[in-house]
Amino acid sequence: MNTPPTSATEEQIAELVRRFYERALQNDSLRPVFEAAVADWDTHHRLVQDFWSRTLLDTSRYRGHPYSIHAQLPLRPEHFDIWLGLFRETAREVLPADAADKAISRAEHMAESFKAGMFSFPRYEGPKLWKSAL
Ligand code: HEM
Repeated sequence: MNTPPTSATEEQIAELVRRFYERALQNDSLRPVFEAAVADWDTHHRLVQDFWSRTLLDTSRYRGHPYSIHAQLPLRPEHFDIWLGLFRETAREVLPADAADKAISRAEHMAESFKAGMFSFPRYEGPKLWKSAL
């Protein structure tokens, strides 16, 4: 009996990205953030595909810094919960089980660190705030 393949293929990763965005753009909380930020969808899909290929297949096409990109978006903590819900669902559908586990735990870990960095402290609003408290 053949054991099922445990690592993802580039085709499966492309499908993961395609289906994930199909869902994300139907979601009323996520859609406006994506629509305001993404001008070129082909480029965006390719970047995200390269990112997951680096995570799952150890390739080196993705060289970006996702935290600094997300820290500049108008996100709230619940965006991450919705994003993760859609991602888990899509990863389980499209990827072999081991690869889905790996992708999901990487996404969960990133969401935790993004949230810790973005929402733990009140936003710094410039010197006016503390000067007025003097
Ligand atoms: C932890 C979960 C997430 C992961 C792993 C992730 C992954 C990524 C990656 C790899 C990129 C490409 C960054 C680059 O240009 O180098 C990206 C961009 C982007 N992500 Fe996320 N993302 C996450 C959560 C979210 C959430 C919750 C939103 C809310 C809608 C979001 C919206 C966006 C947008 C709008 C861009 C494009 C930004 C731009 O090109 O200006 N992401 N994401």
